[in-house]
Amino acid sequence: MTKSTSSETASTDSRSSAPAVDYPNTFEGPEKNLEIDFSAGTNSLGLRALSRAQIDAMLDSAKCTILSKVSNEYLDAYVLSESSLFVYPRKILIKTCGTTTLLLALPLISEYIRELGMTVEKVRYSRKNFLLPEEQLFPHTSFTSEVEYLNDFFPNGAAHVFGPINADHWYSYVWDASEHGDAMSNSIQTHKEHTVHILMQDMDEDAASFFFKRDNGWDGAMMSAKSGIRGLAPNAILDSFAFEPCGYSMNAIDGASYSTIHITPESHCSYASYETNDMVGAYGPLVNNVLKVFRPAKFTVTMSVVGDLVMKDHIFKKKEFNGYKRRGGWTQAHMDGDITVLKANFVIAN
Ligand SMILES: C[S@@+](CC[C@H](N)C(=O)[O-])C[C@H]1O[C@@H](n2cnc3c(N)ncnc32)[C@H](O)[C@@H]1O
Repeated sequence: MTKSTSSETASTDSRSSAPAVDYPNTFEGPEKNLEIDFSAGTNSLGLRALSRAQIDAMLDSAKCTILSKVSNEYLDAYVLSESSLFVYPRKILIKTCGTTTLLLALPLISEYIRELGMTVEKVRYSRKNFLLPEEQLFPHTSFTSEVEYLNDFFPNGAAHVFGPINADHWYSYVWDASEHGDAMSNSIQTHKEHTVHILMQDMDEDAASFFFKRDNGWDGAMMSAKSGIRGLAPNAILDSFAFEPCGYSMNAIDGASYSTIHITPESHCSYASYETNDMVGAYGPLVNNVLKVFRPAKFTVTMSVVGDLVMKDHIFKKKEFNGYKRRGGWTQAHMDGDITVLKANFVIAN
Protein backbone atom coordinates (compact mmCIF):
# COMPACT_ATOMS: atom_id res chain seq x y z
CA MET A 1 0.00 0.00 0.00
CA THR A 2 1.25 3.48 -0.74
CA LYS A 3 0.53 6.96 0.44
CA SER A 4 1.21 10.06 -1.55
CA THR A 5 0.01 13.19 -3.18
CA SER A 6 0.04 13.66 -6.93
CA SER A 7 -0.50 11.94 -10.26
CA GLU A 8 1.90 11.24 -13.14
CA THR A 9 1.17 14.21 -15.31
CA ALA A 10 0.91 17.41 -13.32
CA SER A 11 -2.55 18.24 -14.61
CA THR A 12 -3.81 14.66 -14.59
CA ASP A 13 -5.82 13.53 -11.63
CA SER A 14 -6.99 10.02 -12.49
CA ARG A 15 -9.63 10.22 -9.78
CA SER A 16 -12.69 12.42 -9.95
CA SER A 17 -12.74 12.87 -6.17
CA ALA A 18 -10.47 14.92 -3.88
CA PRO A 19 -6.66 14.77 -4.14
CA ALA A 20 -4.90 11.74 -2.66
CA VAL A 21 -3.29 13.84 0.06
CA ASP A 22 -6.61 13.58 1.95
CA TYR A 23 -6.54 9.80 1.76
CA PRO A 24 -3.78 7.67 3.26
CA ASN A 25 -3.18 4.23 1.75
CA THR A 26 -3.97 5.01 -1.84
CA PHE A 27 -3.30 1.85 -3.81
CA GLU A 28 -1.70 2.10 -7.28
CA GLY A 29 -4.13 -0.08 -9.21
CA PRO A 30 -2.93 0.58 -12.80
CA GLU A 31 -0.65 -2.28 -13.77
CA LYS A 32 2.62 -2.62 -15.61
CA ASN A 33 2.31 -5.24 -18.36
CA LEU A 34 5.19 -7.20 -19.88
CA GLU A 35 4.56 -9.70 -22.67
CA ILE A 36 7.45 -11.55 -24.31
CA ASP A 37 7.35 -14.08 -27.16
CA PHE A 38 10.20 -16.51 -27.67
CA SER A 39 11.56 -18.83 -30.33
CA ALA A 40 11.34 -22.59 -29.80
CA GLY A 41 14.16 -23.91 -27.63
CA THR A 42 15.74 -27.18 -26.68
CA ASN A 43 12.97 -28.25 -24.26
CA SER A 44 9.59 -29.07 -25.85
CA LEU A 45 7.82 -27.66 -22.76
CA GLY A 46 9.50 -24.32 -23.38
CA LEU A 47 8.93 -21.88 -20.52
CA ARG A 48 6.59 -24.33 -18.84
CA ALA A 49 9.71 -26.30 -17.92
CA LEU A 50 10.73 -23.55 -15.47
CA SER A 51 10.72 -24.77 -11.88
CA ARG A 52 8.64 -23.17 -9.16
CA ALA A 53 11.86 -21.99 -7.52
CA GLN A 54 12.91 -20.24 -10.75
CA ILE A 55 9.52 -18.55 -11.08
CA ASP A 56 9.56 -17.52 -7.42
CA ALA A 57 13.02 -15.99 -7.86
CA MET A 58 11.90 -14.09 -10.98
CA LEU A 59 8.84 -12.72 -9.16
CA ASP A 60 10.95 -11.86 -6.14
CA SER A 61 12.94 -9.49 -8.39
CA ALA A 62 9.63 -7.86 -9.31
CA LYS A 63 8.60 -7.68 -5.63
CA CYS A 64 5.58 -9.95 -5.76
CA THR A 65 4.68 -13.53 -4.86
CA ILE A 66 2.43 -16.35 -6.06
CA LEU A 67 -0.95 -16.77 -4.34
CA SER A 68 -2.36 -19.57 -6.50
CA LYS A 69 -2.08 -21.39 -9.82
CA VAL A 70 -4.32 -23.11 -12.35
CA SER A 71 -3.22 -24.88 -15.54
CA ASN A 72 -4.56 -26.48 -18.67
CA GLU A 73 -2.87 -28.02 -21.70
CA TYR A 74 -1.94 -24.58 -23.10
CA LEU A 75 -0.76 -22.49 -20.18
CA ASP A 76 -0.13 -21.96 -16.47
CA ALA A 77 -1.94 -19.01 -14.85
CA TYR A 78 -0.77 -17.61 -11.52
CA VAL A 79 -2.62 -15.13 -9.30
CA LEU A 80 0.02 -12.92 -7.69
CA SER A 81 0.10 -10.75 -4.59
CA GLU A 82 0.09 -7.90 -7.12
CA SER A 83 -1.85 -9.12 -10.20
CA SER A 84 -1.04 -12.06 -12.54
CA LEU A 85 1.44 -14.19 -14.47
CA PHE A 86 0.65 -16.35 -17.52
CA VAL A 87 3.18 -18.84 -18.86
CA TYR A 88 2.79 -20.47 -22.29
CA PRO A 89 5.51 -22.63 -23.83
CA ARG A 90 6.76 -19.66 -25.88
CA LYS A 91 5.15 -16.66 -24.25
CA ILE A 92 5.18 -15.04 -20.84
CA LEU A 93 2.83 -12.30 -19.66
CA ILE A 94 3.46 -10.60 -16.34
CA LYS A 95 1.10 -7.97 -14.97
CA THR A 96 1.95 -6.25 -11.71
CA CYS A 97 0.50 -3.27 -9.86
CA GLY A 98 1.35 -1.20 -6.78
CA THR A 99 5.04 -0.33 -6.46
CA THR A 100 6.30 -3.59 -7.94
CA THR A 101 9.48 -3.57 -10.04
CA LEU A 102 8.31 -5.68 -12.94
CA LEU A 103 11.17 -4.89 -15.32
CA LEU A 104 13.74 -6.03 -12.74
CA ALA A 105 12.58 -9.57 -13.60
CA LEU A 106 14.31 -9.21 -16.98
CA PRO A 107 17.83 -10.32 -15.92
CA LEU A 108 16.49 -13.64 -14.61
CA ILE A 109 14.15 -14.11 -17.57
CA SER A 110 17.16 -13.63 -19.88
CA GLU A 111 19.16 -16.17 -17.90
CA TYR A 112 16.33 -18.74 -17.98
CA ILE A 113 15.73 -18.49 -21.70
CA ARG A 114 19.45 -18.90 -22.40
CA GLU A 115 19.33 -22.13 -20.37
CA LEU A 116 16.30 -23.27 -22.38
CA GLY A 117 18.02 -22.46 -25.69
CA MET A 118 15.35 -19.90 -26.57
CA THR A 119 15.67 -16.40 -27.95
CA VAL A 120 13.38 -13.38 -27.68
CA GLU A 121 11.24 -12.70 -30.74
CA LYS A 122 8.88 -9.96 -29.57
CA VAL A 123 8.56 -7.73 -26.52
CA ARG A 124 5.63 -5.60 -25.48
CA TYR A 125 5.69 -3.45 -22.35
CA SER A 126 2.75 -1.17 -21.56
CA ARG A 127 1.03 0.63 -18.78
CA LYS A 128 -1.40 3.41 -18.02
CA ASN A 129 -0.15 6.63 -16.41
CA PHE A 130 0.28 6.10 -12.66
CA LEU A 131 -1.87 7.73 -9.99
CA LEU A 132 1.20 8.25 -7.79
CA PRO A 133 4.32 8.22 -9.99
CA GLU A 134 6.59 9.56 -7.25
CA GLU A 135 5.99 6.38 -5.25
CA GLN A 136 7.40 4.12 -7.98
CA LEU A 137 10.80 2.48 -7.70
CA PHE A 138 13.59 2.21 -10.28
CA PRO A 139 13.25 1.66 -13.20
CA HIS A 140 9.55 2.63 -13.04
CA THR A 141 10.15 6.20 -11.93
CA SER A 142 9.25 7.46 -15.43
CA PHE A 143 8.52 6.02 -18.86
CA THR A 144 11.88 7.39 -20.04
CA SER A 145 13.63 5.42 -17.33
CA GLU A 146 11.66 2.28 -18.19
CA VAL A 147 12.56 2.65 -21.89
CA GLU A 148 16.26 3.12 -21.08
CA TYR A 149 16.17 -0.03 -18.97
CA LEU A 150 14.35 -2.02 -21.68
CA ASN A 151 16.81 -0.78 -24.30
CA ASP A 152 19.66 -2.38 -22.36
CA PHE A 153 18.04 -5.74 -23.09
CA PHE A 154 16.37 -5.04 -26.44
CA PRO A 155 18.27 -2.34 -28.34
CA ASN A 156 16.23 0.36 -30.05
CA GLY A 157 12.71 -0.69 -29.21
CA ALA A 158 9.93 1.70 -30.24
CA ALA A 159 8.36 3.73 -27.41
CA HIS A 160 5.03 5.52 -27.92
CA VAL A 161 2.53 7.43 -25.78
CA PHE A 162 -1.13 6.95 -26.70
CA GLY A 163 -3.73 9.56 -25.91
CA PRO A 164 -3.68 12.98 -24.25
CA ILE A 165 -0.66 13.42 -21.95
CA ASN A 166 -2.73 15.71 -19.70
CA ALA A 167 -5.39 13.02 -19.18
CA ASP A 168 -5.49 9.22 -19.06
CA HIS A 169 -2.84 7.89 -21.40
CA TRP A 170 -1.13 4.64 -22.27
CA TYR A 171 2.59 4.00 -22.62
CA SER A 172 3.68 1.30 -25.02
CA TYR A 173 7.09 -0.11 -25.86
CA VAL A 174 7.56 -2.67 -28.61
CA TRP A 175 10.65 -4.54 -29.77
CA ASP A 176 10.72 -7.09 -32.53
CA ALA A 177 13.73 -9.24 -33.36
CA SER A 178 13.00 -9.29 -37.09
CA GLU A 179 13.33 -5.50 -37.20
CA HIS A 180 16.91 -5.93 -36.09
CA GLY A 181 18.05 -8.29 -38.78
CA ASP A 182 17.94 -11.49 -36.73
CA ALA A 183 16.93 -14.60 -38.63
CA MET A 184 14.06 -15.59 -36.36
CA SER A 185 11.53 -18.14 -37.49
CA ASN A 186 7.91 -17.14 -37.81
CA SER A 187 6.81 -20.34 -36.17
CA ILE A 188 3.25 -21.16 -35.25
CA GLN A 189 2.21 -19.96 -31.80
CA THR A 190 -0.30 -21.69 -29.56
CA HIS A 191 -1.69 -18.42 -28.18
CA LYS A 192 -3.97 -15.73 -29.59
CA GLU A 193 -2.72 -12.36 -30.71
CA HIS A 194 -5.31 -9.70 -29.83
CA THR A 195 -4.88 -8.38 -26.30
CA VAL A 196 -7.61 -6.09 -24.96
CA HIS A 197 -7.35 -4.06 -21.76
CA ILE A 198 -10.30 -2.26 -20.16
CA LEU A 199 -9.07 0.03 -17.38
CA MET A 200 -11.94 1.35 -15.28
CA GLN A 201 -11.89 4.13 -12.70
CA ASP A 202 -14.37 5.53 -10.20
CA MET A 203 -16.43 2.39 -9.90
CA ASP A 204 -20.05 2.58 -8.83
CA GLU A 205 -20.06 2.15 -5.02
CA ASP A 206 -22.67 -0.64 -5.08
CA ALA A 207 -20.60 -2.52 -7.66
CA ALA A 208 -17.44 -1.97 -5.55
CA SER A 209 -19.16 -3.20 -2.37
CA PHE A 210 -18.90 -6.84 -3.54
CA PHE A 211 -15.13 -6.70 -3.12
CA PHE A 212 -14.89 -5.82 0.60
CA LYS A 213 -14.13 -9.10 2.36
CA ARG A 214 -14.28 -7.48 5.78
CA ASP A 215 -17.90 -6.45 5.24
CA ASN A 216 -19.36 -9.56 3.65
CA GLY A 217 -16.98 -12.37 4.63
CA TRP A 218 -16.97 -13.75 1.08
CA ASP A 219 -14.09 -15.60 -0.48
CA GLY A 220 -12.99 -14.98 -4.07
CA ALA A 221 -15.40 -17.54 -5.55
CA MET A 222 -18.35 -15.94 -3.80
CA MET A 223 -17.30 -12.48 -4.99
CA SER A 224 -17.03 -13.84 -8.55
CA ALA A 225 -20.54 -15.29 -8.37
CA LYS A 226 -22.29 -12.40 -6.66
CA SER A 227 -20.68 -9.59 -8.65
CA GLY A 228 -21.38 -11.07 -12.10
CA ILE A 229 -17.70 -11.79 -12.86
CA ARG A 230 -18.34 -15.53 -13.20
CA GLY A 231 -20.80 -14.72 -16.00
CA LEU A 232 -17.99 -13.04 -17.99
CA ALA A 233 -16.16 -16.39 -18.29
CA PRO A 234 -18.85 -19.03 -17.76
CA ASN A 235 -16.91 -21.95 -19.26
CA ALA A 236 -13.45 -21.11 -17.99
CA ILE A 237 -11.38 -22.54 -15.17
CA LEU A 238 -11.59 -19.59 -12.80
CA ASP A 239 -9.14 -18.88 -10.00
CA SER A 240 -10.07 -15.96 -7.76
CA PHE A 241 -8.62 -14.40 -4.63
CA ALA A 242 -10.16 -12.02 -2.07
CA PHE A 243 -7.71 -9.71 -0.31
CA GLU A 244 -8.03 -8.57 3.30
CA PRO A 245 -9.73 -6.18 4.02
CA CYS A 246 -10.71 -5.58 0.39
CA GLY A 247 -9.54 -6.15 -3.17
CA TYR A 248 -9.97 -8.99 -5.63
CA SER A 249 -7.95 -10.72 -8.34
CA MET A 250 -8.87 -13.49 -10.71
CA ASN A 251 -7.50 -15.43 -13.67
CA ALA A 252 -9.73 -17.40 -16.01
CA ILE A 253 -8.39 -19.83 -18.61
CA ASP A 254 -10.40 -21.39 -21.41
CA GLY A 255 -8.36 -23.33 -23.96
CA ALA A 256 -5.50 -21.07 -25.06
CA SER A 257 -7.37 -17.94 -23.96
CA TYR A 258 -7.01 -16.15 -20.66
CA SER A 259 -8.89 -13.32 -19.02
CA THR A 260 -7.88 -11.58 -15.83
CA ILE A 261 -9.55 -9.06 -13.52
CA HIS A 262 -8.02 -7.03 -10.70
CA ILE A 263 -10.04 -4.77 -8.45
CA THR A 264 -9.13 -1.99 -6.07
CA PRO A 265 -12.53 -1.08 -4.56
CA GLU A 266 -11.49 1.71 -2.16
CA SER A 267 -13.65 4.65 -3.24
CA HIS A 268 -10.92 7.33 -3.30
CA CYS A 269 -8.76 5.30 -5.72
CA SER A 270 -11.20 2.74 -7.13
CA TYR A 271 -9.92 0.90 -10.16
CA ALA A 272 -10.72 -2.33 -11.95
CA SER A 273 -8.89 -3.82 -14.89
CA TYR A 274 -10.02 -6.48 -17.31
CA GLU A 275 -7.69 -8.06 -19.84
CA THR A 276 -8.14 -10.88 -22.31
CA ASN A 277 -6.53 -12.40 -25.37
CA ASP A 278 -9.79 -14.09 -26.39
CA MET A 279 -10.42 -13.07 -29.99
CA VAL A 280 -14.15 -12.46 -29.84
CA GLY A 281 -14.15 -10.33 -33.00
CA ALA A 282 -17.03 -8.13 -31.86
CA TYR A 283 -15.53 -6.34 -28.88
CA GLY A 284 -18.49 -4.01 -28.17
CA PRO A 285 -20.57 -6.68 -26.38
CA LEU A 286 -17.53 -7.79 -24.37
CA VAL A 287 -16.72 -4.24 -23.25
CA ASN A 288 -20.38 -3.64 -22.44
CA ASN A 289 -20.64 -6.80 -20.33
CA VAL A 290 -17.54 -5.82 -18.36
CA LEU A 291 -18.83 -2.27 -17.82
CA LYS A 292 -22.13 -3.66 -16.49
CA VAL A 293 -20.24 -5.41 -13.68
CA PHE A 294 -18.22 -2.36 -12.56
CA ARG A 295 -20.24 0.67 -13.77
CA PRO A 296 -17.19 2.99 -13.74
CA ALA A 297 -17.44 6.76 -14.26
CA LYS A 298 -14.72 6.47 -16.88
CA PHE A 299 -12.69 3.86 -18.66
CA THR A 300 -9.78 3.48 -21.04
CA VAL A 301 -9.79 0.72 -23.63
CA THR A 302 -6.62 -0.42 -25.37
CA MET A 303 -5.87 -3.16 -27.83
CA SER A 304 -2.57 -4.63 -28.97
CA VAL A 305 -2.76 -6.71 -32.12
CA VAL A 306 -0.11 -8.80 -33.84
CA GLY A 307 -0.91 -9.18 -37.54
CA ASP A 308 -4.26 -8.16 -39.00
CA LEU A 309 -6.71 -6.20 -36.89
CA VAL A 310 -9.92 -8.25 -36.68
CA MET A 311 -12.64 -6.12 -35.16
CA LYS A 312 -16.22 -6.37 -36.39
CA ASP A 313 -17.28 -3.28 -34.45
CA HIS A 314 -14.55 -0.64 -34.28
CA ILE A 315 -15.30 0.43 -30.70
CA PHE A 316 -12.44 2.96 -30.73
CA LYS A 317 -14.20 4.93 -33.46
CA LYS A 318 -17.46 5.21 -31.53
CA LYS A 319 -18.16 8.72 -30.19
CA GLU A 320 -20.83 7.29 -27.91
CA PHE A 321 -20.87 3.85 -26.42
CA ASN A 322 -23.72 2.50 -24.25
CA GLY A 323 -24.10 5.52 -21.97
CA TYR A 324 -20.48 6.70 -22.30
CA LYS A 325 -18.98 9.33 -24.59
CA ARG A 326 -15.48 9.23 -25.99
CA ARG A 327 -13.15 11.92 -24.69
CA GLY A 328 -9.85 12.99 -26.24
CA GLY A 329 -10.19 11.18 -29.56
CA TRP A 330 -8.75 7.77 -30.29
CA THR A 331 -5.22 6.76 -31.22
CA GLN A 332 -3.85 4.00 -33.40
CA ALA A 333 -0.24 3.32 -34.29
CA HIS A 334 1.33 0.61 -36.36
CA MET A 335 4.52 -0.34 -34.57
CA ASP A 336 7.45 -2.67 -35.16
CA GLY A 337 6.82 -6.39 -35.44
CA ASP A 338 3.52 -5.95 -37.29
CA ILE A 339 1.97 -4.78 -34.03
CA THR A 340 -0.92 -2.31 -33.98
CA VAL A 341 -1.86 -0.53 -30.75
CA LEU A 342 -5.16 1.31 -30.27
CA LYS A 343 -6.43 3.35 -27.34
CA ALA A 344 -9.45 5.50 -26.40
CA ASN A 345 -10.90 7.06 -23.22
CA PHE A 346 -14.64 7.12 -22.47
CA VAL A 347 -16.50 8.99 -19.71
CA ILE A 348 -20.03 8.45 -18.50
CA ALA A 349 -22.59 10.59 -20.32
CA ASN A 350 -24.92 12.26 -17.82
C1 LIG B 1 -6.54 -6.83 -5.87
S1 LIG B 1 -5.01 -6.12 -5.67
C2 LIG B 1 -4.70 -5.99 -7.35
C3 LIG B 1 -4.49 -4.66 -7.90
C4 LIG B 1 -5.01 -4.40 -9.27
N1 LIG B 1 -3.97 -4.04 -10.18
C5 LIG B 1 -6.05 -3.34 -9.17
O1 LIG B 1 -5.83 -2.31 -8.59
O2 LIG B 1 -7.16 -3.51 -9.56
C6 LIG B 1 -5.35 -4.52 -5.09
C7 LIG B 1 -6.41 -4.43 -4.02
O3 LIG B 1 -6.14 -5.33 -2.99
C8 LIG B 1 -5.91 -4.63 -1.76
N2 LIG B 1 -4.87 -5.36 -1.03
C9 LIG B 1 -4.97 -5.80 0.23
N3 LIG B 1 -3.85 -6.45 0.60
C10 LIG B 1 -3.03 -6.44 -0.45
C11 LIG B 1 -1.72 -6.94 -0.71
N4 LIG B 1 -1.04 -7.58 0.23
N5 LIG B 1 -1.16 -6.72 -1.91
C12 LIG B 1 -1.84 -6.07 -2.86
N6 LIG B 1 -3.09 -5.58 -2.69
C13 LIG B 1 -3.68 -5.75 -1.50
C14 LIG B 1 -5.53 -3.22 -2.17
O4 LIG B 1 -5.84 -2.28 -1.16
C15 LIG B 1 -6.44 -3.06 -3.37
O5 LIG B 1 -7.76 -2.80 -2.99
